[in-house]
Amino acid sequence: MALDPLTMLTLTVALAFAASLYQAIEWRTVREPSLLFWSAGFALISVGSTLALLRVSGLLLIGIWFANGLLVTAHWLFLLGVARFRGVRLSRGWYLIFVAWSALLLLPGEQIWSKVILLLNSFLVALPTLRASLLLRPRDKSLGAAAAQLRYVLLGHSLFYFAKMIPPLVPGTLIDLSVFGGTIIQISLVEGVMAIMLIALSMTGTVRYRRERQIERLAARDPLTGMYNRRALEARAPRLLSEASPARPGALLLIDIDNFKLVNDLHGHAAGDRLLITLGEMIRVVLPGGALAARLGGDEFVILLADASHERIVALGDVLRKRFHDNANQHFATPEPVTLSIGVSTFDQPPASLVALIEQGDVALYESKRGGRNSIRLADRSLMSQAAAGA
Ligand SMILES: Nc1nc2c(ncn2[C@@H]2O[C@H](COP(=O)(O)OP(=O)(O)OP(=O)(O)O)[C@@H](O)[C@H]2O)c(=O)[nH]1
Repeated sequence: MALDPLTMLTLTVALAFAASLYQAIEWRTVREPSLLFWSAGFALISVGSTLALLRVSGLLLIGIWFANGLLVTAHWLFLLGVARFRGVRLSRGWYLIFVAWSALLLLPGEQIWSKVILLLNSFLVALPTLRASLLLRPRDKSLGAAAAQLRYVLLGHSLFYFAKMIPPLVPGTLIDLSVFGGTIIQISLVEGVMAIMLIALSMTGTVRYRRERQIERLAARDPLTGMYNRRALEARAPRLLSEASPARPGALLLIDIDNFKLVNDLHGHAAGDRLLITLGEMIRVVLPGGALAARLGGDEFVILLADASHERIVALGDVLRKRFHDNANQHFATPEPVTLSIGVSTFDQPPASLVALIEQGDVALYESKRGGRNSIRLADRSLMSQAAAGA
């Protein structure tokens, strides 16, 4: 099938316009600013490709210099979008692209004009695209498959434009950009159409993936302490619970602040919030590998331990009780001590459910409160550890 350049160019205009619209609509829901940069980039490609038609009418400045300038600007916008997405600040040196492009206007209008334009245009498209591709190198698992795809599409696109620099450098090659013909232009148009489709789709996929991850993360976390919430604990606990055996017994520690209401009442709700955050951090610090922790709500927290001996539970609970009591005592004067009560339920085989374990822990916690607070109680009502008098 013969590739008619005019048809290809029309297709490019239509696709770039559709991609621009697609990114803009996506931005309305996702509100990710990089989508606006990308949308603007595709819009410029659409306008530039339309203006490129004017070169056959002899309008070379608009049809070649200006149209290709828009193509360069579009790729620069793609780079800005990727940088924004990755939270990277770009050097001001990237603005030199426009200086270099404007300098083309000083060229004498001779045969060499087409060659220099093609050379510089290819270079100025390839460079920001390569940089954008490098910015998408994964530093963590937060990017996802679409970003990897975008990275390779940009890399391929950039290499294509670097390769386009070769023909103008070969002596004796005849290049006339004012006519729509020749292999370079034909191949470029096909590559352009493919690149627009792939880049637009993977850009949208990249943004969507990150948004989904953010939503997932927000749904699983308690907004105040950043710890898992009850729902996230319920989703993650079954694996830990199923690993319990007499050789590797597990334990659930239900932790509740004693007299927390006094902190709120005497020092304000914000002070109460700070204390909850502090307790969350303390739990994070002492949490052994493989264990889970969550804030169930209010001033109630939970720790789920795998492989938990009696000594380990007491040691962990005592460290928490002591650190918390010291901190609360130091920052918030109250008539009654602000301490921790801990109810423990242990299991040496997979328990019926997390809810059942929490209920058992709750009974033990109640016993701790009844017994004078600031202590660790086991679900069979035995006292595991209690504060020394006055501590
Ligand atoms: N600052 C703050 N307070 C909260 C939050 N969630 C719940 N609370 C308060 O925490 C308190 C919890 O009530 P209780 O557990 O009955 O109070 P307590 O004084 O600790 O009572 P004991 O547990 O019996 O010692 C209530 O006053 C709630 O208003 C929160 O996110 N921030």
